Amino acid sequence: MAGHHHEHGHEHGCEQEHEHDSLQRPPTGSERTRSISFSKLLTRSWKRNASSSNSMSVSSVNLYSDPDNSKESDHNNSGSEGQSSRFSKLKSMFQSGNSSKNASAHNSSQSSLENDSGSSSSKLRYVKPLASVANAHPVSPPLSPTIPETDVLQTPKMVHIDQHEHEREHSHCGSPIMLSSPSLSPTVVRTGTGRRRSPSTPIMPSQNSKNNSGSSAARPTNYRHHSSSQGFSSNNPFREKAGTVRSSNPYFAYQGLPTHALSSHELDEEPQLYPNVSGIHFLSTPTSKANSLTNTRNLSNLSLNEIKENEEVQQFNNEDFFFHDIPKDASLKETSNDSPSRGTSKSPTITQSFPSIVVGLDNEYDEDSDNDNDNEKGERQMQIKSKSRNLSPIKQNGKSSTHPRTKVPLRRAASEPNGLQLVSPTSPTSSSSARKTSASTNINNKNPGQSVLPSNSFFPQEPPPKISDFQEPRRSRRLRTKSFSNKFQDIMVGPQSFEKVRLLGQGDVGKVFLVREKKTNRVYALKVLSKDEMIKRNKIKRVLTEQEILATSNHPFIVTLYHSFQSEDYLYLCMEYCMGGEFFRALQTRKTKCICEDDARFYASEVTAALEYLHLLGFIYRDLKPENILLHQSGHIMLSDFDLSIQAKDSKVPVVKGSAQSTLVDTKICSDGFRTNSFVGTEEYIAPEVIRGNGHTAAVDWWTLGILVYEMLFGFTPFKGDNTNETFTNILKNEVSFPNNNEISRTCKDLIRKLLTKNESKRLGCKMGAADVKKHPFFKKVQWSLLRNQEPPLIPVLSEDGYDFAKLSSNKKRQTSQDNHNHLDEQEKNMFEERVEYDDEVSEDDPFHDFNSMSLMEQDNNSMIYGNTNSYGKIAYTPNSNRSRSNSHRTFFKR
Ligand SMILES: Nc1ncnc2c1ncn2[C@@H]1O[C@H](COP(=O)(O)OP(=O)(O)OP(=O)(O)O)[C@@H](O)[C@H]1O
Repeated sequence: MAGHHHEHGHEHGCEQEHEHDSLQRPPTGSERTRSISFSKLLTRSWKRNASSSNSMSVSSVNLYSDPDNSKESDHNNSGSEGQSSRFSKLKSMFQSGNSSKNASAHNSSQSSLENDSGSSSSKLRYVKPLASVANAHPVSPPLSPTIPETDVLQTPKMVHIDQHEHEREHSHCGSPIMLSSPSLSPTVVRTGTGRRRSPSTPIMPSQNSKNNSGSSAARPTNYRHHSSSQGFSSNNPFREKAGTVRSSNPYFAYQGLPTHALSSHELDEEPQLYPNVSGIHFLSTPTSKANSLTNTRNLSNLSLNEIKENEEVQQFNNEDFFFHDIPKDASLKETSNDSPSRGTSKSPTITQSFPSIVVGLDNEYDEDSDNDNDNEKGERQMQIKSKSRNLSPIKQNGKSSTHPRTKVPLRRAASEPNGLQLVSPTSPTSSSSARKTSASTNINNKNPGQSVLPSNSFFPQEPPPKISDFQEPRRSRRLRTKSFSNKFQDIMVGPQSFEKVRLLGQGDVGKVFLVREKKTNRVYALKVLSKDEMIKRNKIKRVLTEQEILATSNHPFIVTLYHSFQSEDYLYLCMEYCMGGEFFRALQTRKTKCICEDDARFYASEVTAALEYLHLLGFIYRDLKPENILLHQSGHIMLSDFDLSIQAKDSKVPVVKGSAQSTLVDTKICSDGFRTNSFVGTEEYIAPEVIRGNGHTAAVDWWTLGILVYEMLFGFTPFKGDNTNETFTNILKNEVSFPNNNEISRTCKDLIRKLLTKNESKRLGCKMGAADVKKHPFFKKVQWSLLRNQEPPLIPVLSEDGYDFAKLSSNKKRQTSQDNHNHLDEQEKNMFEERVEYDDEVSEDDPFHDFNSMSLMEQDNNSMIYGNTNSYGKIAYTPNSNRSRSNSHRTFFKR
């Protein structure tokens, strides 16, 4: 989603102007044209009827008009549609989405797109090289230091559609950001060219394109042809081995680059190969916008409907690493065995549990799970299982029995160490009363203001009458088996609990809204994902992973998940609202699009801490970039968007090394031996081993950290080429070079170089993961345990220019809110009106069975209160005066 929005003012003198353009100027012809292009990026069920008469929302009409929207009728009938028919609908979609005969989903989507002549399809977002339009606007004037955002309450339509469209337009077609920093050396290629926003949906894994016409159908033949042309002998063991990998990702086998790097133009015609010095053959990528727009359609449809991962490729044979000639420094053979700590003993000091859940793994629940006692036994056992048997709806006594809404006074779960086994497995003789007792000793559940309940021996046999306050929160049977069950209880909210404030972002399968919880007035970011779209695009596993990571995580630099739930048509992730938005935007507010080394150290250290935590849990993030780093209102970072992440199978317990003073945790061991072969990431951030298709490990996250630090310091990424192929070639071959900028210290350059080591087995982080990185001299003065106490360099502030609620009359407020509601399109209405499907109602064969409906067990959360003073419409970033005045960062960092 990262590429659709919030691109600011690259063509205009300042962002403020830009915003006014977006808000007030009627759409021009070109905007409409662009909105048409944008509309093609959306698939049918995300479109809405062109019923609006609002002249300002012409783009919305273009954007959403779709007379054939069959989803509408689904929605209309949703009330009467029986559950079984719904299951069968989903099931059939699921099957059609996965089977080789998925023609119906595939074709319907494809044909709808093909009917739009000249359109770019939604796949455009995946395949279009960033640089293909990069030269459209060579110069960009300096930007204003404020980030404007529109106020939906004043012009709701415009905000939701036009601003968004405008941003997308910039994202895809806008000018590159030009750096005006005089300190940058003219000798550096692309100096002065800032990075445009990365594609909203990063490069995704894809399967072969059997259903497509043209060369893709002939790919296996071509593969053989080209591999021989690359000089591999027929008895080359690599080629034998390559067959295995080829079957999982034939694009790599075909010609060295995944098809995502190619336009359909190239696929539909004879590939034009050009050799490079490394012997890798890349197809030349057309760089004209016209080519990109007109020729990506088939591939786009194809890939979107055929995204299917072959993750969990645990061990690659050495031969598998050599699909292509590998740059001299690469010695990937060592990678899976080079950990000095591999196989070493467990740390006695780490009490955190490391969930071994692997999303999608078909571990079935114990057969006796229906039995109460066995449940609890199962509860213990299932700490390591991924999929529980769900209660059949028939076995339920009705929802009321499953979901009593007892409000439990709870301590903020987020402050608890995630893995402490606080939800104590109750004794085998447990009953419901025993569970209550166990709850009383569960420190997760106790009110900080109250003492722990005395043990049973001080009480009569029967619990006291008011004991309900201390009841263990209700959890569905399925939820109890999850690794994060100690944090969550049955869902306490539903779509109707929230009111949309404005749209924050949009991806190919969902939207993220700023919402207000009606009951508490708290604001959240609500990510709403369309089930149909996920099924069509095989993204089910991704959202399950995302939920898993968000729910499992409990870290100050990872966005907090408060609720997740599903309805008939949507999945919902209700997260902490990060008021500062994307770090990318904050960077853009700097005149030079970059920040000083001290500030970069601040963000890099927080990112490192977040990555360390993820790696400890066995997760590989895989999509680090400024767009996915959100800024909390405090100015600290929050990692978000985990849909490209993956969890290592059989993640291991970390090993602690060092003295008490300098404890180092070996995070590498947590996912040691795990390699995965998906082609995921974002073009300019992608690691060499991912391009090679040899499989990758958690080391990719350290590579992306190197790119991030570089971009923070210089305003552009180090390997960007004029097109995707060139970027990939640069990544594989070029050493990182630095602008002639004396302000960057040698240790900083050394850090970047070490993180950007192409050979992953020599890269910083290859031995002990995060511990290696933290030990680097660049971070020497960082006090890792006090990161949260650092003064952030930039603080997001709500703007004071007239968007305050206080300045709106209460009448107007009501009216605005009413207007806002009226303008909600049908789809959004549905999003906020559908009924929650509770865990126990979702049948086992439902593709979304594993998506839990649950609420975080905390009532005293830190989310902001809506409407106190501001509509949250406009955010600016101010340099943190505390930090600069008192030099607190200097005093903070160790001397
Ligand atoms: N917790 C949050 N607080 C504030 N803004 C958010 C939050 N979560 C998401 N957003 C905004 O919504 C945008 C889209 O979010 P996100 O990237 O998670 O969605 P997505 O559908 O997964 O996108 P993608 O297609 O890139 O995977 C973000 O770039 C950000 O601007």
